[in-house]
Amino acid sequence: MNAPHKYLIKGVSVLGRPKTDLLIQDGVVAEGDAKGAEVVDADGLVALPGLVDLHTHLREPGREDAETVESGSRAAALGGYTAVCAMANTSPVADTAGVVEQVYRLGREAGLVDVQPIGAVTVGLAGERLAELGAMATSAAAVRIFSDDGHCVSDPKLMRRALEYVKAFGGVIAQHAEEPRLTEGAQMHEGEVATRLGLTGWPAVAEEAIIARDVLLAEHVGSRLHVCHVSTAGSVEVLRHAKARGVRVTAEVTPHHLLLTDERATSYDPVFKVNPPLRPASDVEALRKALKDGVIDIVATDHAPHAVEDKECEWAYARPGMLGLETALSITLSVLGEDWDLIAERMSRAPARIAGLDGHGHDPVPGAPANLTLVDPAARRVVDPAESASRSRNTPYAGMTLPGRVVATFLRGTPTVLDGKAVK
Ligand SMILES: NC(=O)N[C@@H](CC(=O)O)C(=O)O
Repeated sequence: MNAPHKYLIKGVSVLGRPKTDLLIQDGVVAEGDAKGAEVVDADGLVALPGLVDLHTHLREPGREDAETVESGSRAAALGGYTAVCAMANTSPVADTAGVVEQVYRLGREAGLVDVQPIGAVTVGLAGERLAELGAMATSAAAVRIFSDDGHCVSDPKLMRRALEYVKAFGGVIAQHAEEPRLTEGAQMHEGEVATRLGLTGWPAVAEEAIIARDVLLAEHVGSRLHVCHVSTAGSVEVLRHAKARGVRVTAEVTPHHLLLTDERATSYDPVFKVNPPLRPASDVEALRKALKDGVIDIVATDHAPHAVEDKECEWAYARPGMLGLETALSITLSVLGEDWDLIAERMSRAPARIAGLDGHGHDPVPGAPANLTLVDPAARRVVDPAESASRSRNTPYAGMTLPGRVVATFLRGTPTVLDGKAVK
């Protein structure tokens, strides 16, 4: 790239503080002589630390028709992200050093965000025997998070062994909490709407029972547990209790579980089919409260692109999952309001800490790595699926007007997004 290595971001508000100028040079936020710097007019814009997504499905290798590392990275940069953790449910599964190194290398080649691969917990996500966790940890990808996401590690003995194994190198097991026996044939949240529609229900207790078991296992082993896409008020209470006991557990919530309810299923539009399913308003309320008070540590997108044939079909045959990277910040902004420090904590600092991504999650102040995003909080935009950088179109927000727009994103001092457009 021929871009200059020096930028002056003029008149920006860092996390809502009074306006200032930020000099970006040689990959860091610098102080000193701005001569020769390219000026970015940031009047009215807010600077945040580059966002970090702990839960992204990039689909490569295997389903490059739905997403590639490059297309997903572009969607991430446009959403204000500078790092994403790529889930292991690819084809082949990311359960060996070879596959995680491939994903890591593809991320570096795309060069739009840092792609940190997540390794599978069990071979082929089959839940039968542990994958080569050590080989993935010592590979060039230096994997620290392991997850069978899409599947639950439902065997308690395997879960215990996995927690014990990763403890040795400070790793973390990210659990997709779903007791499979309780969700056989499930199509949506088990409740009044499912009864009305005649669809098989996915009960809240299927999630809550696994979280309760896992926090006890994590406490017993003294290891780190992360809970993916928490979706019920009952799960929040289990987590609150575990945290009060000092269990080393962290948790995420997705933007869609913070905004949408199971009423959406009445449209029978499979764009609203997701795992775990959309829940009633009382759960949404509890999740919002937990995100504010810290029982839920982070917002993670669970960006789950799917090809047209896997989504535009009958509800029962559709794959679960929704796009998330390009809309997550707007939705979090609509839920938390302009509390920039809290948004930075839940979408950048805390996920960077959990993932051990040392170069990310730093506020854009002199001396920090220049991983940052500039947001226009006053902008409104109507979501148009055709405009997405993703290869897939399954956004549940089509036609909705959302607050906030990412104007620019910098990765180690190089812009990946300028004027709201991807630079490459
Ligand atoms: N969240 C989803 O609805 N889908 C995920 C996997 C999963 O968690 O089922 C996917 O990979 O598509």
